[in-house]
Amino acid sequence: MQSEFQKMMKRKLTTLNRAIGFQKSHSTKQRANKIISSNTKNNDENGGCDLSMIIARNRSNPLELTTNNLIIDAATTSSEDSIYNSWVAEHPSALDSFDRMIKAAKGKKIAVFLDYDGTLSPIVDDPNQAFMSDEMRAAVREVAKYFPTAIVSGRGREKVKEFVQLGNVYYAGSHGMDILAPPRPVKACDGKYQTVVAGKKGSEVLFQPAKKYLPAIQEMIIELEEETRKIHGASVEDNRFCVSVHFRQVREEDYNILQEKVKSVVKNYPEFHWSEGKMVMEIRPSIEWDKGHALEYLLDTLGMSNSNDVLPLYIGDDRTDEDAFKVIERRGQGFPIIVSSIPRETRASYSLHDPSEVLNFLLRLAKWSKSSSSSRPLAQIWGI
Ligand SMILES: O=P(O)(O)OC[C@H]1O[C@H](O[C@H]2O[C@H](CO)[C@@H](O)[C@H](O)[C@H]2O)[C@H](O)[C@@H](O)[C@@H]1O
Repeated sequence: MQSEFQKMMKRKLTTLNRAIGFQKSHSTKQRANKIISSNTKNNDENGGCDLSMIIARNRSNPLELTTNNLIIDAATTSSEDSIYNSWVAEHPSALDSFDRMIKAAKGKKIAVFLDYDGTLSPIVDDPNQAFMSDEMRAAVREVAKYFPTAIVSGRGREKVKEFVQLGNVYYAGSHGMDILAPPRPVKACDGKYQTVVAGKKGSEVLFQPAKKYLPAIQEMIIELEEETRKIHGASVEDNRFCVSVHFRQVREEDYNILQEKVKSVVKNYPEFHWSEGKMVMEIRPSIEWDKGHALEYLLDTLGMSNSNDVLPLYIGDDRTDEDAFKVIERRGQGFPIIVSSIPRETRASYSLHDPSEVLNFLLRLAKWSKSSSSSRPLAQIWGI
């Protein structure tokens, strides 16, 4: 159910977009994105978006934003600012709310879940260059000293680990379909989706509910590569249990052809579906497993499934992160935090503007846990 506020926001955005001749469509999303790219170089964390988003992105230069043939004046921009501010009032900044959040966490256990692209690393044109900064890495390392921490990404698990380069966090790749975690304390492995593997710190468990789709995925990747080869700028990313077809660098006029080509391949694989993320088509097996299930699985594995004294904190920027926000909402406790510099429909309760705010938030969390007499490093508690 949409709140009156959300309806009002939608109306405002539609009116604004109409006023400046922008309709929501894949191609306008692309055009908008191109404009953002040229304005912000490789720092577009909003990906697919409409013009209202561009205005939000350009709050630093509100006086005049010139796009192809459009000039948006200060009045429009400040109206957009006020829409963003109203949205933030509904989804308060996690930085501003930090003290309140910490107060609510008193006597409870926090588990930290972090999305990768657009959360720990800024969105860039080339997916292979989406590095996280050393400062961010140090902050995540510090947080993970005090709270069980997992990186939950649409990327392949190995790939995201290569980017994060941390040994004291758990990794859930392929939108949660590839999880490497410690063995479950009580429950035995069910033998179906779980495999015990030898890790550096002893045995670990791999949870892979989509294993049977691997041959089909490999076959599909070959077909997608073949089909999209001639579309300049398109690229296919093998994320192990899912596939991404990127179009951030595809010309606007080629987008529809690309989409048709992808659809024509996917339709031969009825057990798969595709959805759109930030300038990317994400194809995955249609199983009942997403980032929300991964969050529940990890909490359970860590012996933290009791919702009365455990507060999951999840930070993410993409549509697929909404599944995890939904789980936290259902549990009734925890901190779902969306990273967005534009008003967005979300189940998250809190917001952060961009990865640099994520960094500040993590630094604060680490500092607080260090100084708090009640929190001891996990290594001491678990004897690791
Ligand atoms: O769950 P995530 O960790 O957020 O992964 C979602 C997708 O992220 C990556 O693509 C996005 O980031 C790229 C690098 O900044 C950017 O070029 C692309 O346009 C974005 O969609 C990743 O490459 C995808 O495979 C993930 O599905």
